[in-house]
Amino acid sequence: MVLYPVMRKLLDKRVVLASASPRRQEILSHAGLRFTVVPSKFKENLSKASFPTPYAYAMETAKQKALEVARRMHQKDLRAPDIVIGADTIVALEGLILEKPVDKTDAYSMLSRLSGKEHSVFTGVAIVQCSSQGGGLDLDVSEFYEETRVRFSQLSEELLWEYIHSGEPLDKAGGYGIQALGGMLVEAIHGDFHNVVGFPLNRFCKKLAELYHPPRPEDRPREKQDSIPAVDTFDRLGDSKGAGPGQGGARGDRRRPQAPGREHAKDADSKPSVESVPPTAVLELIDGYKVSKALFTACKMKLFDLLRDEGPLSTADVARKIGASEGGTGQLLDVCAGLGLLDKTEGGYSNTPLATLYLLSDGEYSLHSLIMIHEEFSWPFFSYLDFAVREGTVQTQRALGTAGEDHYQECFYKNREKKLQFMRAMHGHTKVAARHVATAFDLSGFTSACDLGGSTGALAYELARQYPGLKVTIFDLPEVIEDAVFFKPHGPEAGQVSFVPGDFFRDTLPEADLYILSKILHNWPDDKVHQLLSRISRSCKPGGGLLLVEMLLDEDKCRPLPALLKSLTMMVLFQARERSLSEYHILLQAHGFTDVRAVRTGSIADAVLATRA
Ligand SMILES: Cc1cn([C@H]2C[C@H](O)[C@@H](COP(=O)(O)OP(=O)(O)OP(=O)(O)O)O2)c(=O)[nH]c1=O
Repeated sequence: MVLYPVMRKLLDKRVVLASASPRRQEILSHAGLRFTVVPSKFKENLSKASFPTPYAYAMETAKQKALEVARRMHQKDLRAPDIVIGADTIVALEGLILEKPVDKTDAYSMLSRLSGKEHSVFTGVAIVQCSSQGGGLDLDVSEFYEETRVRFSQLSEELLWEYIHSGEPLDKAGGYGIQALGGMLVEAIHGDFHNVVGFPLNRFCKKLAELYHPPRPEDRPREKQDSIPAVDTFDRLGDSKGAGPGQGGARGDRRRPQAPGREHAKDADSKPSVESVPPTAVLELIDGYKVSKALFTACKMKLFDLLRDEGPLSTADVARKIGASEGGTGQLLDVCAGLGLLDKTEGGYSNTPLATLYLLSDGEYSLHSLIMIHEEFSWPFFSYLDFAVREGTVQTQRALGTAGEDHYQECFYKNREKKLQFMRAMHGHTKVAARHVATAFDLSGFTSACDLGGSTGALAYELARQYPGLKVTIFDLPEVIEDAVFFKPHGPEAGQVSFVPGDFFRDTLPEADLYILSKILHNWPDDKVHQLLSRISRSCKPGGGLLLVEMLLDEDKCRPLPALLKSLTMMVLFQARERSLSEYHILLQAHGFTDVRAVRTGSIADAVLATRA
C-alpha cells in the first residue's frame, strides 16, 4: 500500500545499498527498489558491552556501515549518493549477541546454544540521506530496528553436524539461514520473516513513507557524522556549548525538525507559495481527530475481535453481526483498511498483524482498554483543551460534570469494572515496552526491587524473567492489589513477585535496593512529585537505585511528538507533564540521587536510572 508512492519518490534518487549480503539485495530488488550495491568496509568490531541492548548494537553497526560508504563515495566522487542504506543482523540469546560464526566449531557452539530455545533476531537499519554542498557533506541519519522471535526445535548432534557441513551457517548471523536448510531447524517464528533473512522490508517501507510521503513536521532528528552513544548521561548532554543539553551532545547535531515551510520562511527572497509549501501537512493535522475517533469506534464495536473469530467477513456480514447500518459499517471498515488495521480482499475484511497484536480486547499486548480509556476520558477532557490552557486547571467539571476533588479516583476507580479497565489499559501499555525497559540497564547487581504503583505487575514480572535473582515487591493501593491476581503469569517468575498494599504518599515504603516509578511521576503536579521523591530518597540506602520509566522529551521540548502529546494529555488530565532528561536530573539531584543515566529504548517508554548518593 505504501510501497508505490514511496518507490516513486525514490525513482530519481541515487540509492546505494551498503551491504554485501545477497539476501538484502534480493529482498530490496524484489520490492522494486533500484539501487547500486557498494559493500561497506566498516569493521564490525564495536564493543558489544558498551551497548545496553543488542538492538542498540545492531543499529549502531548498521549506521556505521552506511556512513562509511557515504563518506567514501563522497571523497571519491565529490558527490555522495542521495541515500545510503545500511543494515546489520544479529541473533540474541539470553543477553548474548551472536553474529556470523568464524568457523565450524563456532557454528556448532552457536547452534547448540539455540537448540530447543527461543531467541531474537534483530536487524538494525540506517537510512542515511546525503547532501553535498560547497564540497562538504551533510548526513541525515534515520535508524530503526525490528525484532523477530524464532524458536528452534531440539537439535540432535547428527542433524547439527550435517547442517554445519552443508556450509550454510558460515555467512549467517547465529549460524543459520531460515530461508534455506536452516528452515528445518525452526519450530516457530513470531514477527517479520524478512527481518530474519537480513532486511525488515515492512518496517523499512513504513519508515520511507514517514520520511518521504509526505514530509511531516515532526521529522526525525538529523545527525552529523558522529556516532550516538546508546546511553545518555547528563554529563555528556551538558557538554555542548551554546546549546541546551542534548543538542550537539550525546545525540549528535540534533537540529530542529524542519516543518514544511519553515526553511522557506527563513529565506527572505523566496516567499512561501502554495506550490512550494503545499497544505498537505495541515490537512493531515485537521484529520488527526477523525483517525483517533475511527480507531476508538472500531475498538468500541469490537470489530477486531469479530474479525479474529469469524473473519474474513463482508460488509453486510459485519453490519448484521454488530447490528449497525451497512453504509456506515462499510465506510468504517474501509477507513480501518486505509489505516493499515484491516486487509480488504475479495473474501472480505480481516485483521492485519498490527490489529491482531494490539487491538483485540484480550490479546497479550492488547491496547484495547487503553484505547477505551482515551475514548471515555481523554476525549472529553481534550474537548476543553482551550479552557485547560487558559485557566491552568483540570477541567473535571466541564468534562465529567462533577467537581470531585480527586478526579483520578473519579475516573478510574469509580467502580470495579472501570478499575479493571484501567488496570488492563496500564497492563497492556506497560507490557509492550517491558522487555525494552527491563533490559535497558544491567540491573543484575540488585537483589530486591520495589515497584511503586506497579499495578498488575507487568514490569515486575518481566524484570523477574530477566533477572532470576531479583525479588520484586509491588506497592500499590489495596483496591488495585486485590485484583492484580488476574494478571499473574504462569511461569516461574510469578514466584519472585509479591504484593504489598499501601499508599506511596502516606505509608512506609517497603525496603528495596532498587525503587521503580513506572509512569508515575508524569501523573502528578510538581509538589506531589517532590513529595514522592523525597519519601523514596529517605527509604533508599546509599548505593541503591531509582529507575524511572517515562517518555523522555528532547531538551528543546519539540520532540518526540508522541512524548509531547503524552505531556499534553497529562496536563489536561492532571495538570502534570512529561520531562526531559535534564529536568529529571535536576529533580533527582535535588533528592540525593546522582549518576543519572537514560536509555531511549525506541519503544513507548524510556528508562532513567539514578543512584542514591
Ligand atoms: C539469522 C539469519 C541471518 N542471515 C544473514 C543475513 C545477513 O546477511 C547475515 C548477517 O550478517 P550481517 O553482518 O548483518 O550482514 P553481511 O555480513 O551478510 O552483509 P553486510 O555486512 O555487507 O551488510 O546473516 C540469513 O541469511 N538468514 C538467517 O536466517
